[in-house]
Formats: sequence, C-alpha cells, structure tokens
Amino acid sequence: MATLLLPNLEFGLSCNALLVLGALLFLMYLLVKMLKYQNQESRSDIPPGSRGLPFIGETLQFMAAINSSKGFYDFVRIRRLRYGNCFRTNIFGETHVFVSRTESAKAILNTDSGMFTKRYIKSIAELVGHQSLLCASQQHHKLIRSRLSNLFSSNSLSLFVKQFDELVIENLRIWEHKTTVVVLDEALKARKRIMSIIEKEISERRRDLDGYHEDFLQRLLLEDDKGCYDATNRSTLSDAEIQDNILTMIIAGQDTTASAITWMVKYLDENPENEQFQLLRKTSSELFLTFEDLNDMPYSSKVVKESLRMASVVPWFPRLALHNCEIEGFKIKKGWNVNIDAREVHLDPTLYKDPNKFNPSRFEDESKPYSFLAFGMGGRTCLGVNMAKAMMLVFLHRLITTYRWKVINPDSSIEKWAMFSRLKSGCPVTVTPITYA
Ligand code: HEM
Repeated sequence: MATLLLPNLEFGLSCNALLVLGALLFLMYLLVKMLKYQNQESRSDIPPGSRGLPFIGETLQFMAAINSSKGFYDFVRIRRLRYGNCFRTNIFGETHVFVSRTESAKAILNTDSGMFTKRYIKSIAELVGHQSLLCASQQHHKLIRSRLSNLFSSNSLSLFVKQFDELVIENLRIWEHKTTVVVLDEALKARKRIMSIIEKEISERRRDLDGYHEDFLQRLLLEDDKGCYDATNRSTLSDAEIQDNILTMIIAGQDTTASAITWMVKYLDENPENEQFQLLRKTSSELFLTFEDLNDMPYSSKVVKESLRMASVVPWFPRLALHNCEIEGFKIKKGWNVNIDAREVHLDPTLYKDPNKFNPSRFEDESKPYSFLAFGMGGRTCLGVNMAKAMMLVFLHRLITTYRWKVINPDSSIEKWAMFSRLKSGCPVTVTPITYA
C-alpha cells in the first residue's frame, strides 16, 4: 500500500508547489501591472481619473451604476465631481474620456476635422443591423444619411403631424375609460403596435408597389424599385439597407421620444405655477393639427426644449479618436473613446442660470453655440430632430386641451438597465376629461 501511495504523495506535493509558484508569479504580474497603472495615473498631461483594476478597470462600478435607481449617468457624475471637467476612466477594457466644455463639443462633433469618428458598441450594431447608418463607415454613412434625410422634409413632416395627431387623439380617447394612466407604458405599447404595422406593411406593399401611400417606407421602397442602382454612384438604398435603417429609426426614435414626453409631463406637473402654462391651450382651426399650428406655439416649443435640456435623454455621445490629439490641455491617444457629456453641458450654471430650475422662458434669449445638445450637433445630429419635436408638441397640446391631469407618483428613480434615461415609475397620472361648453 505504502509503496503505492508514495509516488502519488510526491506527485501531489510537486503539484502544490507548482500551484503556489504559479499563484506567486501571477501576483507579481498583477503587482507590476498595478505599479505601471499607478505610474500612468501620475502623468499630468493625460486627463485625471482612475483606470481601476487591471483588466476590468472600473467596469464593476459602471455596472453598479446601471443597476441602481440613480441611473448609469451617476457613474459619470461622481467622477466629474472627483476629477473635474475632463476625466478618464477604463470600462470594458477601453479608455474613456469624458469632456463637457462647449469648445470641446464643437471640436469633437465637427466631423469634417477627421479627428474623431462615431462608434457604437457591438451589441447596438447587432441590434440595428450592419447596414444601419449608425454602424456605417464615414463614406457609407454620408450616402445613407442623404437618402434618409429626404424623408424628413417639411412636406413629409406636415403629413406626419396630421397622422400623429390622429394617433394621439385615438389613444387619448381610450384614456377616458381609465382614471390612472402610465404615460411611459402607453408610449411603449404604441411602439409595439407601430413595429407590427411596419412589418405587415412591407410585405403587403412589396406585392403592390403602385398602391397609394405617402410615407417613409413607400418612398424608400419606390426608389429601390426604380432599380437605378450603380455600385459606385448609387442613388438608392438596397433592401437590407432599407430594413436596417427603418429599424434604426424606430429604435432611435421611439424610446427617446417616449422618455422625453414622460419627463416633460413630470416637469410640467412639478411646476404648476408656471404662469405661461395657459398659453399651451391654443386651439387649432383645423380638425387635426397642422405643421403651421406647431410653428405657431412658441411657448410650447420652449417647454419642449426646456424638458429636453433638463432630461438629457441621451446623456453623452461617444466618439473614437482617430489620431493622437489634445483636448482641454490634455493628451488624447488614438483609439481612446471620447464622450461629450451633454448632461453636464445642460446643467452648467455658466451656460444656464439656475440650471436645475424648469424655466422654459430662458430660451427667449439666444443660446450659446453648442450649449443645447439634446439632439447632438454636426454631421451626426439626430436625423429625427424635427419629428421628435413635432411629436412632443402634438402630445403636449392634446394632453393639455383634453384632460386635467396630475402625476400621482413623484418618484424620480431611473429605470435600471435602460438605454436612455427614463423614469422607473413611467409617470402615472390621473386624468379627468375637460368638458367644453
Ligand atoms: C426626443 C427624442 C429624441 C432625442 C432626444 C434624440 C437624440 C439623438 C441624439 C443625441 C443623437 C446623436 C447622438 C450622437 O451624436 O452620438 C441622435 C441620433 C439619431 N437619431 Fe435621434 N433623438 C430623438 C428622436 C429621434 C427620432 C424620432 C428619430 C427618427 C425617426 C431619430 C433618429 C435618429 C438617427 C437615425 C440618429 C443617427 C444619426 C446619424 O448617426 O447620422 N431620433 N438622436
């Protein structure tokens, strides 16, 4: 027995020794890495900040913020307080720099400089599809964006306003039978309905392209159908591009607008003393609102803008540095992610007096360049900016003119794991129909 056990014991001992040696080597490796990190920390020419632990950086802290009711922006807010306007962190193995000066926003968002490019994380690229303008190369992006921009002309928007108004009236009518409604739930349910309608539409229209339809999809399908397709200088989008980009517009446009509307309702509820509130109750001479009606609602437009400023639904915009460069006096290395912190810009007291006060009238004065970033700026500005504003105005007008309402849950907690800043409560309101004599 003993002779049989002895070699096993020796083998066990040498295994243990190897394990201990391996662990020691690994610890030394970590120590060297950490020292290297600390050396980098102390360099004064790169933005201040912590790179966190080797390999994982500050990923855990970032995930904790996403999973908290303060929302993912809290990760940025805490570091800004600790390190100042321009700081650096490491998330998911990559260096991220956050900046919040309007001059930096201008330098970075100006796509002509060729210093920065837009980059979305892999999961977003997979969600929207690789033919989406969000993931396209600079050249391809230009082509798709120019095709899609045609869809947002004033003519298209005029038609859209009427269609959207019909949809809002129809949905608000359903509220009559309820006493409490959750604004966000309603908005998200609407999204699902729209998605299934589009899917059905594409297959039906492909069968009969001569049918009369006046909308985005039809225009894209018709251009595609003309077959004027030239690989080098093409004027149309391919089928895959149409599909991915219709989906992109739905994703980019639905949650953002739904969240923005929800915040607007909350801010209005919290500021009932707003003396110009009554101005919102403007009535249109037409059955449905027209594009001209919306242009004739100056105070409501300011309410929309102020809500977007305070909510900062898209809190920061990521870009990738294509070259080594300098920002706010700090060195930025090629390959680093540089994020424009729009929320911080929107809450900068040097740009907005009493930034935490909901004050639509502040927009009577002209804003400083690059101080209002709710829709981004430059070559990647939100494509749906006018459509989003129109939706918010139509909703606001119909809500104010159809119901007396009150938010019943003042909780400001943010939805965990949401892509955009949105209220966890969904903003439930009680509604009472207004009866006109
Ligand atoms: C209140 C609602 C909305 C907000 C706050 C919003 C915000 C933004 C922001 C900040 C960007 C630029 C991000 C960057 O520069 O990195 C953006 C891009 C974009 N938005 Fe919106 N958006 C809204 C509604 C919409 C709607 C309704 C649509 C379309 C129907 C839309 C389509 C897009 C598209 C396609 C892009 C990408 C543009 C490009 O990369 O060239 N958005 N949006």
